[in-house]
Amino acid sequence: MSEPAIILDKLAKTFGSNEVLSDVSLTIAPGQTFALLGRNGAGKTTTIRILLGLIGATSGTARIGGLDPAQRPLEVRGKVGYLGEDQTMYPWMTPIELCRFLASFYPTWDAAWADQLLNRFELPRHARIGKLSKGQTVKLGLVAALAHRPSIVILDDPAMGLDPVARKEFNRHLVEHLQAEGSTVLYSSHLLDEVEAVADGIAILDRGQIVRSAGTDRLRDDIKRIVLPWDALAEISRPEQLLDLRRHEDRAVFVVADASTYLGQLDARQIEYDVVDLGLDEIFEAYVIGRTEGRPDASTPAEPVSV
Ligand SMILES: Nc1ncnc2c1ncn2[C@@H]1O[C@H](COP(=O)(O)OP(=O)(O)OP(=O)(O)O)[C@@H](O)[C@H]1O
Repeated sequence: MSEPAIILDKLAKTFGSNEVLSDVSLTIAPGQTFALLGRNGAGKTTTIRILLGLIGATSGTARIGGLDPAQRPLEVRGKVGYLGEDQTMYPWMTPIELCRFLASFYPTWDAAWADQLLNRFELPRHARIGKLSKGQTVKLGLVAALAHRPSIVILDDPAMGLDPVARKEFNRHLVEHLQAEGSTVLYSSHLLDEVEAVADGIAILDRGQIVRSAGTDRLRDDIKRIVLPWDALAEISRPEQLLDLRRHEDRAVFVVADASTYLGQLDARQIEYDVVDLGLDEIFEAYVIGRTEGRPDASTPAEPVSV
């Protein structure tokens, strides 16, 4: 079996007294499109910077494309296509000049593919980069990240700064193209509906810790919203993997991460319920802002009655 494209093993990172990442472990198989999700400040960019060898981890290890980025950062950057949050490029150059310049650094630079990408993004080839709009600069960053045909591509919020049409173009065509080529794609994004359309796997990072990582289909199967009569709570045990619990009038509305087990328990006790499939945005919210402290709107104590 081939080595995973990316491995993070018990990664921790502290800036001063601020523990930004703790015990982050993750494995991404070659050819996977993997999304790293998290709120602002969750640690996504820090994780990516460690993977690229731009900063070192405080403890734990990372491997990307078979390399340790802490030991061989330059080789990693030659092998990996990277688009960061902030595009700083040479403002006096034109896109064509930038491509020629980058081609001299990358033995694998594919000029025809660079040309196709410039066309696809409708980038003005001979305008000064400093005069490009924010969206055009992001698109040019993508050209620079992809034209050397890296086997691993890391995109930090790539769709930020793109208009809705360009975002769809990015997701549908570009990610699908990378998938078809067998590239491994790791990207962080806030645009969950767009992530959902293309990601095979997802890790949710919350305050520096991975609270869940799984295949997208697996997440959808495992995590469900369940609605049942509030009074039925007294008859059943609390779900082991309860992510959110709210009361809506006389109904209890749960989000659980072990739906099949829990539904089995409800069936066994002949409790009537409704099950609702969740979108990735709702799953993400349940993990990072879910309330599980018992019965938020009830005057009764929080502890459910065990059976
Ligand atoms: N060089 C640094 N020195 C000190 N603190 C840092 C440094 N880089 C990041 N941090 C802190 O680490 C935390 C995580 O930042 P990071 O940029 O990794 O988050 P993020 O998930 O990428 O957020 P966003 O979605 O806003 O880009 C933040 O609290 C940030 O202030």
